[in-house]
Amino acid sequence: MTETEEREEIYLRDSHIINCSFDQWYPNFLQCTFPSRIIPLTENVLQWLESDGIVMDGVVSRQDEYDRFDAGEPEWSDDDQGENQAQSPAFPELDEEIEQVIVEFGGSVFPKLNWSSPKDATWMMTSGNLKCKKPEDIYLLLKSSDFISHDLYHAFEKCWPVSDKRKPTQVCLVLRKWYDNMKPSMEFRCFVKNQILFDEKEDIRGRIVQFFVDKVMDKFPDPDYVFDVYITKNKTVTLVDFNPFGEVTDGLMFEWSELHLWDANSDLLPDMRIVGSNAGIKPKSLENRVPFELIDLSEGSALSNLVEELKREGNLQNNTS
Ligand SMILES: Nc1ncnc2c1ncn2[C@@H]1O[C@H](COP(=O)(O)OP(=O)(O)OP(=O)(O)O)[C@@H](O)[C@H]1O
Repeated sequence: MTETEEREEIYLRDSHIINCSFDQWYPNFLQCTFPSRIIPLTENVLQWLESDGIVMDGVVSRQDEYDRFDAGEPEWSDDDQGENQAQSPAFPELDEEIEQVIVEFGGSVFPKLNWSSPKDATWMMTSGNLKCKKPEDIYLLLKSSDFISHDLYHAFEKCWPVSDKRKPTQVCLVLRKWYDNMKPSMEFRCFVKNQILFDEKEDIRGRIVQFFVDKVMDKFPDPDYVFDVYITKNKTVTLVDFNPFGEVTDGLMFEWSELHLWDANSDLLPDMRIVGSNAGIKPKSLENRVPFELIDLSEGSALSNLVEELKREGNLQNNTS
C-alpha cells in the first residue's frame, strides 16, 4: 500500500473533526448527556486567550515567568510594555453569562472548548480538578492548558488532505453541570467503525450496545467515531463526549494500528479491555498534567541533575526500600 493509499484508508477529514465539536453534536444528544451551555467566544476573548502569559488579579503566572527566564528574557517588571504583555482578563459580559450558568447548574461547572477540556491544567487549581465556581477559575484553566491551545491552533493538523483550517469557525466555551465523584472505572471509551461498535462485555456490553443503538447510532453524522460514556450508580448510561476515529484520540488500551485494521464487518471482534482499578494505567495525557520539568527525569535533564547534585552533597538518600 502506498503512503497516500494508507492515508486514504485511515483518513481524518475536516468534517470528522467538525462533527466532534461540542456545538455540532450536543443539540442532537441533549437527552442523554450532561446538561450543558455553549457560549460563543468573542474576538477580544480569543485575542486574550491567544496572547502570551497569564495575569489573574494582577499576578503573572509562575510558568510564564519561567518561560521568559528560560528564553533569556529579563525578569518581569511592572513597566514592561512588551507587545505580548499579558493582560488581566476583563470581560464583564462573559463574566455575567458564566456566573448565570454556574448558578443555574447549582454552583459549579466543568469547562471545555469545542473539543477539549483543560484537564492537563488541574495542577493550577487548589482543588486539583476542573470544578469551577467562578469565571476566574475558568480563565485560569483555559490559559494554562496545552489541550486548549491545541483546540485553538492545531485541531485540524492531522487531517488528510492537509487542511487549511487552523481553528474552528466559532470557538465556543462549553460549561457542563459539574458531577462530583465520577468514578474513572465506570467510564468507557467506545470505538465505532462503519456504524459497528467495537467489542464490550456482558452486562456493561449489553447496556452500552443498547445505548448505542437507541441513542447514538443513527444520530451521529459519520460512520467512524469514538464516544465516551459514563455508567451511573443506577446503571444508566450517559454520553460524555465524541472524538474522531484516529490518532488524535487516545486509544487507551488499544493501539490505533489495530483499531484501523479492525474489519468491522468480520465476526472476529477483539476483546473488551477493562482494568478493574486504576493500577497500572497511565493515560497518554498524563505527561501534560504537570510542568514538563517534573516529568523529565531523563539523564542530563535539569531535575535529574539537581537530584544527582543533592545526592553528591548528601542532602538526598538513595531510597532502597
Ligand atoms: N460534567 C462533568 N463533571 C465532572 N467531571 C466530568 C464532567 N464531564 C466530564 N468529566 C470528567 O472529565 C473527563 C474528560 O471529559 P471530556 O471527555 O469531556 O474532556 P476531553 O478533554 O474531551 O477528554 P478526552 O480528550 O479524553 O475525550 C471525563 O472522562 C470525566 O472523567
